[in-house]
Amino acid sequence: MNEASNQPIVTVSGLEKRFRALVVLDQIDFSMRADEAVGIVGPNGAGKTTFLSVLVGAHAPTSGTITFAGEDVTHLPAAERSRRGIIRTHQIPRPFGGMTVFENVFVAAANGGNFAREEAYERASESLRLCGMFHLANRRAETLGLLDRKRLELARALGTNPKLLLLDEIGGGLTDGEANELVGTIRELRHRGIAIVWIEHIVHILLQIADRLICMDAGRIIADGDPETVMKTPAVVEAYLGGSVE
Ligand SMILES: Nc1ncnc2c1ncn2[C@@H]1O[C@H](COP(=O)(O)OP(=O)(O)OP(=O)(O)O)[C@@H](O)[C@H]1O
Repeated sequence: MNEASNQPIVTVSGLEKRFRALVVLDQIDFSMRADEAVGIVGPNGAGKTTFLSVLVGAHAPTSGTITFAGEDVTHLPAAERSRRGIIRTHQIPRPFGGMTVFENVFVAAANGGNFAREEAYERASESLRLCGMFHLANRRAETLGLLDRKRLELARALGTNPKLLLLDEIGGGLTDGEANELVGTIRELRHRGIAIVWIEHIVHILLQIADRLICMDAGRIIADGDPETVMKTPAVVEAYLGGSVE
């Protein structure tokens, strides 16, 4: 491990998010290195998506701090965070309708990544190749099926040249075969040095990538560690797997 990958890419301290009286994130402390792939599991409503939303700046936290690559980004808007390298994919893909696949990724690279025209063009092409979508570059985004929409969601995120990629149920709704294809791409991204945080309900798919797992419940991290140990932790079995430990 080199020195850079030894430093945390992101550190979250005392993070709290309330929607009116509802406490959705409850004093979250979390830190990860650039060379890690962290899976997040937990029951519906645990606060997983909200956690990603606060990390990327879509929601302001009620309190707490977020440090990214050594800088306090807690109060930076989402656009500025994406330029610094924090980007997410959405559970339900949100391509721009009325634009081609290429244009979607180009816009992400130019706006989200702040690349000048030629570089944005290169990045968009490279991202589409990586996601196995280059042959669909001229297709209108709204004509894509679910797997290709998920690939496009990933390609748009990659277009911004992320350092930290947050994936929200990118495997949701796909067959195992389709989800496995995405795993191949995500594995390649890890090799390229992109830190990954991935929320996924399809655990056996997630565990092909995650070398660390956290489980959230009621806005808290109730377990954090190597995936096998976390999945056997009594609190996780009870909260997430809906059972009791034998
Ligand atoms: N914008 C919002 N306004 C009010 N409440 C919200 C908002 N967003 C999320 N919530 C509430 O916060 C809680 C956590 O939601 P969140 O989507 O983060 O959970 P989750 O763990 O991602 O669940 P799932 O696995 O179902 O996606 C839920 O009770 C949800 O209704």
